[in-house]
Amino acid sequence: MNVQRPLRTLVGLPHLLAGYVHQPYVYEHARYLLAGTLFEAARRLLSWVVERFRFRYSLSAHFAEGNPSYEWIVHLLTHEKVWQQSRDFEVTARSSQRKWGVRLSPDVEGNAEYVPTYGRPQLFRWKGYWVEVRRGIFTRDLSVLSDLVEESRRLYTETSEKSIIVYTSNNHWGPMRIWSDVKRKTQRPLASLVLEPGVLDMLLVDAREFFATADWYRESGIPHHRGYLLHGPPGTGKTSTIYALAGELGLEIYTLSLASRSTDDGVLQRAHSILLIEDIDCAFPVLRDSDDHTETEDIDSALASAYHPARPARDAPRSAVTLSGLLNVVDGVGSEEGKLFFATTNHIDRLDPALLRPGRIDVKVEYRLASKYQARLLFERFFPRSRFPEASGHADALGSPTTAAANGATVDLAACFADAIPDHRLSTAELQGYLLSRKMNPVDAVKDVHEWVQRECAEKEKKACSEEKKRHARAARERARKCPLRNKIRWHKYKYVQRQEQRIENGCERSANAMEIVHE
Ligand SMILES: Nc1ncnc2c1ncn2[C@@H]1O[C@H](COP(=O)(O)OP(=O)(O)OP(=O)(O)O)[C@@H](O)[C@H]1O
Repeated sequence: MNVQRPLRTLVGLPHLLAGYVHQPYVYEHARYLLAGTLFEAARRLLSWVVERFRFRYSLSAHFAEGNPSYEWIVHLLTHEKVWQQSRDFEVTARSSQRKWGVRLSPDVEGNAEYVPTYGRPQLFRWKGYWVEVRRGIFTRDLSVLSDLVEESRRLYTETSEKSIIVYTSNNHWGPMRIWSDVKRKTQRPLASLVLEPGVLDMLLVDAREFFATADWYRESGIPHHRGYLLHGPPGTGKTSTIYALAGELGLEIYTLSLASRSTDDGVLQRAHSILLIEDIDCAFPVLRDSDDHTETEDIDSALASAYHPARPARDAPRSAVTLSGLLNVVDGVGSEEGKLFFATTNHIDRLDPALLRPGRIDVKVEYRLASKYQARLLFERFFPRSRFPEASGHADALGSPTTAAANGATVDLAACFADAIPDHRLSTAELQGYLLSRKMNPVDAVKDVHEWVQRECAEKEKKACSEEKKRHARAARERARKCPLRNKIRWHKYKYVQRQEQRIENGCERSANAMEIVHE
């Protein structure tokens, strides 16, 4: 092995290096290297000092989207015109969705909403302090942060005074966005509701008393929440009552749909003000009837499940909310103090008795289909004398004999209208729909009402008849469930009856007979 060559290289290395060192460009490179190192060290030192300064002399607070405080702070930013520094906007069509949009051009009203995203850090001055959105407030004083939040909340409440804010749970986006759907609704005056006398006053007095006696609740060791259940047929004003109460009491509404699969027990624990659960019977599919299926579907489903037991039943739960989760919200550890809980249902009989016990549901109010009294009030609301002074001149010509005879006096249009409405047969929403179609002509509204009532009642009869058939179908299904040994002959019998029924027009009675054959 030849070792002489590497040795020679080693011996010559110092000479070689000395030769390079004396080259001018090597000095040049070394200088740049040194300057770069010093620059980087200075940069790191500065950022360290700035971070220390920030850490010591600034506060940072996180406002999570989906939480009401996020709404307050964004409103403050809009109010302080911080958006003017913004370079990123989200543009959407104008809607009732609550967004803190701004007008980019003072002359153009437009139908679009420009919402600053505040994606980049923005600096603004607030009450003598520098506030940097996305970073913090430059002060050591913690009270400034609470002042800022309080001020934002006050401004927000002031702005919202004439409207009701409705938060809807929407957890498609993860837990931080639970109440991200915020809507602003015009406040509904209490006077616009037509309810039986005393109902509204009772609810209002009860809710006011509840808030006024918070100390008493605490001292007595009674949880400070109150539950109301408004139950009755659709379109009788249950939801409208809650919205009008919220406006009157200045409360926000947090509404949950139990029918939504995205609602689960975790969502329920995050409510304040009024927690509203509409159609609460949706939470308990076990007790639910399947009214929403047609009769044919019911029979098919009954037989299908009888013949194919592996097929999932129609009563499979639609909601992820369990009864225990719901009870926990209403009065358990998950419930929040100082909260009104409102629930509505069209089927009180389907509710679990555990939910209805006092302490969970303290006040139950039954809403019925419209009475003559309500019909009259509604008519007067639609056609106030101040707007239609000439209308009362027609009243005598149209006057109902019963009212005229009873009063022995001049009848008015509202009385004629009320007289034509049968007690508790039509919903207030239906009456409202009818009056809306004649909203400029009270005389026509009275003239046509008899015919309309007859038509509506006939339709209801028909519907009731079909409900009856459904009940038979449900009974058939129950029997099919209880007796799994149904054979094909029985299946064909059902199919035969179905075909017969299709052929029969207006065949309520005959259909019922046919069903009887099936159910023998
Ligand atoms: N008692 C009422 N007074 C005034 N308006 C009413 C009344 N009942 C119904 N309406 C009108 O009918 C419509 C539906 O009312 P609302 O949603 O309050 O009924 P609901 O009982 O909650 O119905 P559902 O059970 O289907 O939810 C609304 O436009 C409302 O203005």
